[in-house]
Amino acid sequence: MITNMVEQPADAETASGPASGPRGGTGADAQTGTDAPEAAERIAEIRERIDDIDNALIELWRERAALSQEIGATRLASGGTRLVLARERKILERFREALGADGTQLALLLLRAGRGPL
Ligand SMILES: O=C(O)C(=O)C[C@]1(C(=O)O)C=C[C@@H](O)C=C1
Repeated sequence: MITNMVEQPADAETASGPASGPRGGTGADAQTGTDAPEAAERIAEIRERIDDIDNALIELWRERAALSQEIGATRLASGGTRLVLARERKILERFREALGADGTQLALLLLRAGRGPL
């Protein structure tokens, strides 16, 4: 797990110099990463939208997984297969076309959340 996501500015103190505060003496706020009030305000504003997007993604992720599980249960109960690889290939291709290599990784995680690991 990543426990320290705070990056230091380019001119941050290094191990060779003394650190005068918790951020190595840069003065940058630990939450926003800047000590400039206008920048901090804009960052807080953008973060509100990011939090909305993240919450929507979490909701959609859960909904997709539930729908995928329902399809799987319906198919198995009817004597069908657990997986339909042709469908998975189409989904992987759609994500790859839209988002590149990261899209493929994302689609693999989405598929696993629904049907479980291969
Ligand atoms: O579309 C289906 O047939 C599903 O079972 C859903 C889903 C998916 O999560 O998108 C899951 C497993 C299948 O192998 C293909 C796709």
